[in-house]
Amino acid sequence: MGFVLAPLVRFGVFIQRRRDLGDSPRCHARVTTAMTASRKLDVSPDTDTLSRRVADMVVEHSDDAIRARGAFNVAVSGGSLPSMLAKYLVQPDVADKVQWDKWNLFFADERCVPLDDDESNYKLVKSALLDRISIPDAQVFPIDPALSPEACAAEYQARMLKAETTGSGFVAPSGSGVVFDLVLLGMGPDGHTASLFPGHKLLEEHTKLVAHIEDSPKPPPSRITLTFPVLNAARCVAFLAAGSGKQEMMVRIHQQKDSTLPAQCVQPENGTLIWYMDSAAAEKLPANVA
Ligand SMILES: O=C1O[C@H](COP(=O)(O)O)[C@@H](O)[C@H](O)[C@H]1O
Repeated sequence: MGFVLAPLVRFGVFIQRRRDLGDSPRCHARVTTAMTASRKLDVSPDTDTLSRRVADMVVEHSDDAIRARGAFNVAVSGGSLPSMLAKYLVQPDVADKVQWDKWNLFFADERCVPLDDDESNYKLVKSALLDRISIPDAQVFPIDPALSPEACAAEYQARMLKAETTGSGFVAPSGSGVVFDLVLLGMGPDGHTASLFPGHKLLEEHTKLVAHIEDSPKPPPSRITLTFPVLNAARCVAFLAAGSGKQEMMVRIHQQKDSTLPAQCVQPENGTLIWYMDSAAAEKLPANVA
């Protein structure tokens, strides 16, 4: 009897699980928690060390890309990331070694506000980084905030696809995708990354490279964001996460297979994934993970 009932009980548990998760949109990446050669966790004792390690990594990726393909195509996020990213990168002993004139800098996501608004990711990146280094203006790609969110996303995608990064392999041979050398992402305490939020229908976006959102649960509501097809095509994606506010989500991201969590859905298909965190963010990760 038990033999007959067992599969039914298991099926019931499965149905219950589905109900618990709801029919929440989820990404289609093959989410994995396994540590592979292409996925690394890099835990620093403090944010200062984290910034130094990130600066070293960025310089290395910039040098490699310029040597191999003549340009460095990078996408950056807002939030807490720009200040952590810039802290050592702008120091003369580091900055003087970087070929900034070979950089093309895009935004992983942006809020649909004027570029001088305090909510603007561009404003954050400009004051932390761009004002202190020398990337030519034409190679920095802010959004056009005068457009509606939908038009803004479409225009940003079109501009990315015809960006003058000739010969750098940025635009995929098919002409329908882009391959970033490096994407720098943050993660919110809810597991969102860029402007891809848990349970949002954008998790299922397969076609657009840049999408708009007008109901962001985190203000401001209107934003544009790179989508998973772009993030997962990158040669390298690096997350920066610091502070105890990220502890719980860090455990979920690195221990569960949950395709409703945007940050876990970032799994570059042919690239590497590195999670830079400070010890506060990593504190609850079990020793076999951290
Ligand atoms: O709203 C956003 O939040 C995320 C995470 O921000 P953080 O302050 O928790 O690091 C950020 O990566 C994204 O660019 C931004 O628009």
